[in-house]
Amino acid sequence: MTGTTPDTSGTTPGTADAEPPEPFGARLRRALDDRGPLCVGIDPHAALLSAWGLDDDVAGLERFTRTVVDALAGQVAVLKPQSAFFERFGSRGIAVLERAIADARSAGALVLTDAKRGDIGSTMAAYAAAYLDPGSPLFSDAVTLSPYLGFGSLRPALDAARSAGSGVFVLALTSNPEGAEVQRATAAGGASVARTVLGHIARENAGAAPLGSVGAVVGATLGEAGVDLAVNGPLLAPGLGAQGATAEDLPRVFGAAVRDVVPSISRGVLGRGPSPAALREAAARETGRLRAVLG
Ligand SMILES: O=c1ccn([C@@H]2O[C@H](COP(=O)(O)O)[C@@H](O)[C@H]2O)c(=O)[nH]1
Repeated sequence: MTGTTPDTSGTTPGTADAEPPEPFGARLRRALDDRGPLCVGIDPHAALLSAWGLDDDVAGLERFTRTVVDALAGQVAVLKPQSAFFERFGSRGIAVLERAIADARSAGALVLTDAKRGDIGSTMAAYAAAYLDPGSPLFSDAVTLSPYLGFGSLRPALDAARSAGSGVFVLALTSNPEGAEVQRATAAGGASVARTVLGHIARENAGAAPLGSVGAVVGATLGEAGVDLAVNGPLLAPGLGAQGATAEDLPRVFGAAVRDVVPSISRGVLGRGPSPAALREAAARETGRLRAVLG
């Protein structure tokens, strides 16, 4: 022991651009206005590969992913590849994810990589380098983060996102029923864990216009959120479709914050493939439903 405080803060990657990049929140707001509120998840489940007539191998993964990107990246505001389904194939799966991120961004979609990263600050800096450094092959418009090592441990990613013009979505009230035992528990200070996380997010976004770049993940399945969701940032709402939530549930869950909701569907759209036209039609139908409810 040296008696010094352990260094868990890490270093923050950044760029020295004179002209700061346009913040993610502004880019997202424009994409939602132009293309509609829908985020489509790219989740190549083994069962979906099979339903599409593909083998559960890297070639099947690649064909599936390329089909979704080619069909939807020019149409929907946000594509959300779920990293786990690529990681399960090792380095060759990650290569497919890298290509999907680059191709989707080139075609005009914002890419939110769903990786749910969270660790002590020094390791968080490495995750930030992986997803939020513009020089990284996995560089994304935004990434999902887990705050359960303490919101402050996410600082390297928050700083990296700000300097790159990227965003982060921090888990607050997840769509799965098991999340409540942690997220509804009382944190030090007396508020629930979720309320504490949402408070941190609101402070990160203070003064940002038209929308902050630090988002929250709040499930569409909750029935009622039961906490103040006014964080001046986007609210990613997974749970539509396969998990049972519908567009009509959103106003009740999100209240006045519903204008900042980014509803996300994976299996509910992907199950319509492999026809690109059917995928596009499913996404257009979901977008129409959401617009009818969200305005
Ligand atoms: O609270 C959360 C956070 C993330 N997810 C992810 O979203 C998709 C949902 O897929 P569906 O097929 O539309 O159910 C998946 O990648 C989850 O890991 C979530 O569901 N809930």
